[in-house]
Amino acid sequence: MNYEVVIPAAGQGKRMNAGKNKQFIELEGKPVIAHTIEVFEADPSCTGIILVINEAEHGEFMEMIQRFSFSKVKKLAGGGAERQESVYNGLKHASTDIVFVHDGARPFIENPVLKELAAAAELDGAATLAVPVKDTIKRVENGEVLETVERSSLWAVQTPQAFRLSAILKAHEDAVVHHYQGTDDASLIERMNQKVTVVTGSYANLKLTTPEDLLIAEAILKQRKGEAKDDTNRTGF
Ligand SMILES: Nc1ccn([C@@H]2O[C@H](COP(=O)(O)OP(=O)(O)OP(=O)(O)O)[C@@H](O)[C@H]2O)c(=O)n1
Ligand SMILES: C[C@](O)(CO)[C@H](O)COP(=O)(O)O
Repeated sequence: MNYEVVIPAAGQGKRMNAGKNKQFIELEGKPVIAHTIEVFEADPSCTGIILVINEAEHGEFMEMIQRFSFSKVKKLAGGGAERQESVYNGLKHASTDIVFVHDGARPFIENPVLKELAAAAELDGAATLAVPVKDTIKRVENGEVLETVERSSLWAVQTPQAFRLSAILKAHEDAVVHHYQGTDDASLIERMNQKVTVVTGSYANLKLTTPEDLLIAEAILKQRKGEAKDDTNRTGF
């Protein structure tokens, strides 16, 4: 099943506190966003990439695309004030029946799960990667615990999320009309009372958000480089 991917990369990276868009932080000599894009460049089922950027960074993104000879980037769409608006701006340029939305800040996505995700979206209309929560989660207000949430049914949602393009466009339109602001795109489908399937992801598919995440990122890259050299390595991220 072919798909196009919308990659929102127009944030400011405030929590990373790097003084620049975290997409351009280099890991092993390559910008975060380049690590992310190359996964889709290498996937024959991905027929196009729509990068959503801060227009002020157009030159930097173009330079990066040329530096790594990325050939699938079909559009640099303008980002919005919130992630949801950025994604919507990108979706307007998609044309495949199934479309992925993947955070530019998640560079460690790996190919095998992409197929599973596309198949799930084709079957059920929408699918998201997620992993079971490892910590106990509590609802807290003003520094006081209100409740401990039963952990057995809690999952930490990741991207890519995959959708029928017609359905996700309608869901974004409806969210605009009703001034609904979600933190992921699957929630826009859920509020339309449509099914979202969960595909189990990897704990390595982290979103680079705060400085500590860069330390984990370096370790993941080092491990994967070791695996690439020595296939006998049994542990892996
Ligand atoms: N207005 C926005 C906000 C976020 N994003 C993108 O959505 C992804 C996930 O968002 P997040 O990790 O929160 O990135 P930032 O918004 O940059 O981070 P922060 O909230 O710390 O500023 C990132 O790839 C980010 O670039 C976007 O395209 N447009
Ligand atoms: C979409 C997402 O990555 C799923 O976990 C997450 O909600 C993005 O949150 P952010 O605050 O916009 O990074």
